[in-house]
Amino acid sequence: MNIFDNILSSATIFKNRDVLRHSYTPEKLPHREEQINQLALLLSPMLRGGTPSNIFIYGKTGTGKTATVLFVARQLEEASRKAKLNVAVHYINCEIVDTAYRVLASLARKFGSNVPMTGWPTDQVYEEVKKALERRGTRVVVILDEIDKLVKKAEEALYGLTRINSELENSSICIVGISNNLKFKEYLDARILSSLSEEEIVFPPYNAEQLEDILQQRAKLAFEDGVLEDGVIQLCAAIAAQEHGDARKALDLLRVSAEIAERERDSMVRVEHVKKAVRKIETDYMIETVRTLPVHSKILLYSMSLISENSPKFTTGEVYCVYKKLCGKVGVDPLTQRRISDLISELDMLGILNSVVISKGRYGRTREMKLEADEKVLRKALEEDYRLQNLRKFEGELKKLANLNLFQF
Ligand SMILES: Nc1ncnc2c1ncn2[C@@H]1O[C@H](COP(=O)(O)OP(=O)(O)OP(=O)(O)O)[C@@H](O)[C@H]1O
Repeated sequence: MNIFDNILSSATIFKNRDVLRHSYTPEKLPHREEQINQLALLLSPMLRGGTPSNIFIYGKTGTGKTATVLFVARQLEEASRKAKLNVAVHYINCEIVDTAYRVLASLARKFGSNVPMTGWPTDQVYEEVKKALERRGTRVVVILDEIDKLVKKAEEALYGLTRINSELENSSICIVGISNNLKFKEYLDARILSSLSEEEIVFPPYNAEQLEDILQQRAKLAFEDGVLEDGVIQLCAAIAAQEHGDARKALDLLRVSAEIAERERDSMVRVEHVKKAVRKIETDYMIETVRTLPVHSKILLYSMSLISENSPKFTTGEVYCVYKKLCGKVGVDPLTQRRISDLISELDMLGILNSVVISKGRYGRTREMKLEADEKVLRKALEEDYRLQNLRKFEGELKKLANLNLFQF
């Protein structure tokens, strides 16, 4: 018997798991009718031979900005094809295409110009874009997703692009900028802001009921009938609504819950799987964050993980003693207690630990903290750093010292 036979013959809860992935673009977008209509209205001059204003779209993460813009863009392409108009849409994710040069080059290449992805002066590429558009007489909507990632590096070129229409006769460009960085508008040059956001559309966060509808619609496509226990969708929606109404979070939670159910060979996705999924997502997020920390923060967390096995709450002074000892084992010079205090505040902000300042009467004030992560999982993530692997050898010795409160090394 083939080893896959057993796996394939077991009941599956998914009808189509791809529907829950980030790459899937839904056909329907409940609770975004208003934004869809607004955007369609603003872009409609394209279908009448005119040039729409540039549009700026903003809203928190997971509020459906990208999905909505791509949905309207597809409809626009379809309508212009039917009407035999020369209208095109070009989507650029500025997290990936993150310089002025690359944005312009990708535009020029889309319209048949053979510009290399590096090497030319930016002005020359800009001229190529104009030439290519004029040659074809195309009117194009350029979607710049995560535009805040670009602006810091490419203010001037972006400004040029927003004003390009005055230099075009046969063709035109309409820019649709998307951002989830609400502070972005504050640091944007006023000149660029006004030409970029001639029109604005705001995407508010979803509430729990709206998220429920979004999940219901997706669940119908993703799962076999009757495999979701009552309350599963409601719980996923309620949790995501608490975390600023993020539809991506809600969908992730539902997908991970179902994957856990599947791994446990359960024929149904249950509320208890959602609870496990919450913990798994939090742990995965914590591990990702920990991986990117500087080495001193990692040593600090390692110290905390040793202490907290026996004593869940501890003070800066206690952690500092263990931290110094660990620095010796790792072979790095310890930072001052003041710097360590700053690092603790950063870790607090990242949600890896929770700290409160408590008064010790005439002994002044001290900070008491507690890890928000499971210490063993945390230690495992920290030991991925080759510099900290050495600490495993001393784990027994260090744990004993840490837990016996023998901090006078
Ligand atoms: N109204 C909706 N109906 C169905 N699915 C939705 C809806 N809104 C968002 N989604 C889904 O939620 C996920 C996140 O949406 P999207 O990428 O559009 O968010 P965003 O606002 O662009 O987020 P970010 O700012 O983080 O890029 C996608 O999988 C999308 O399909």
